[in-house]
Amino acid sequence: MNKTRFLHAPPKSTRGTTLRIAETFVSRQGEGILTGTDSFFIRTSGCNLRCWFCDTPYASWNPEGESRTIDSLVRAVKEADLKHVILTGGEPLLAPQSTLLVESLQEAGHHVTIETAGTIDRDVRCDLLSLSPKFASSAPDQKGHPDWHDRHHRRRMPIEIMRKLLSQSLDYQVKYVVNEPSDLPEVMTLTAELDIPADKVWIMPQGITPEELDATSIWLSDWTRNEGFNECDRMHIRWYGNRRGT
Ligand SMILES: C[S@@+](CC[C@H](N)C(=O)[O-])C[C@H]1O[C@@H](n2cnc3c(N)ncnc32)[C@H](O)[C@@H]1O
Ligand SMILES: Nc1nc2[nH]cc(C(=O)O)c2c(=O)[nH]1
Ligand code: SF4
Ligand SMILES: [Mg+2]
Repeated sequence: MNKTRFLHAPPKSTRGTTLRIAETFVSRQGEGILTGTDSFFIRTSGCNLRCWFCDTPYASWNPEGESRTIDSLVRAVKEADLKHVILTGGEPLLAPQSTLLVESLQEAGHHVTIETAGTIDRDVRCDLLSLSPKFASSAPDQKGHPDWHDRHHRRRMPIEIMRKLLSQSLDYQVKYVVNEPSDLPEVMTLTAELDIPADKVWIMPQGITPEELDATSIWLSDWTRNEGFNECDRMHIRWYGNRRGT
């Protein structure tokens, strides 16, 4: 199917439209099919989930950041002279303005990847939807965070919204964060429910140090290969450590 980039009308005026941004930076994509690609990262602040392992708490648990106009973000990307933009968070689709940001970046000729947990319905057509659905084991501790524990479970798996986001995108990958063997049945069930072909599935270990990633890969790699899925490392952790702005 020959999909055009815009779902409805061409982009509206962006003047004065702002988003809360935790950080922007230039780095190499560390995860998934575009690993190694020089990219401009835009990280929105705020998330509707609270994964216990979140590696960017400054955009979820304790959201930081400043209001930035779409025009200033598009200008910053242009100045960096890079084709690839990664819109991430926090949850980038939480802000309704994210749709206009994606359209404006595409209008300026950029390839836009959206890193999302896929829980929020938006009419957005990105170049690569990088969907990272959250398993039951990702919920925060019930005793320590009873409200977020319940919200996380209620919000984490809206299958119809995920189907819609996937069908709208020009291309996609499904990137599962696996922390423990009990996550694996969920990988299989959800992949079947969403009807995702094996070559679009990336299995990524949970971890923010090379040691954690390696420890999980010991039992995860064989399983991943046997199922015909792609293995996904987190190269930015190996290149730079778990540091902001990388
Ligand atoms: C910080 S999230 C932001 C986008 C969106 N909220 C999401 O979770 O997909 C960016 C990516 O990092 C992954 N991630 C976050 N913390 C992680 C960890 N401790 N280990 C492995 N992956 C992690 C997420 O699953 C997602 O693929
Ligand atoms: N280098 C690098 N690659 C990434 N791929 C996805 C990231 C994200 O936080 O969404 C990320 C990130 O934070 N850094
Ligand atoms: S959904 Fe993404 S940003 Fe939100 S808490 Fe989980 S990993 Fe962090
Ligand atoms: Mg990251």
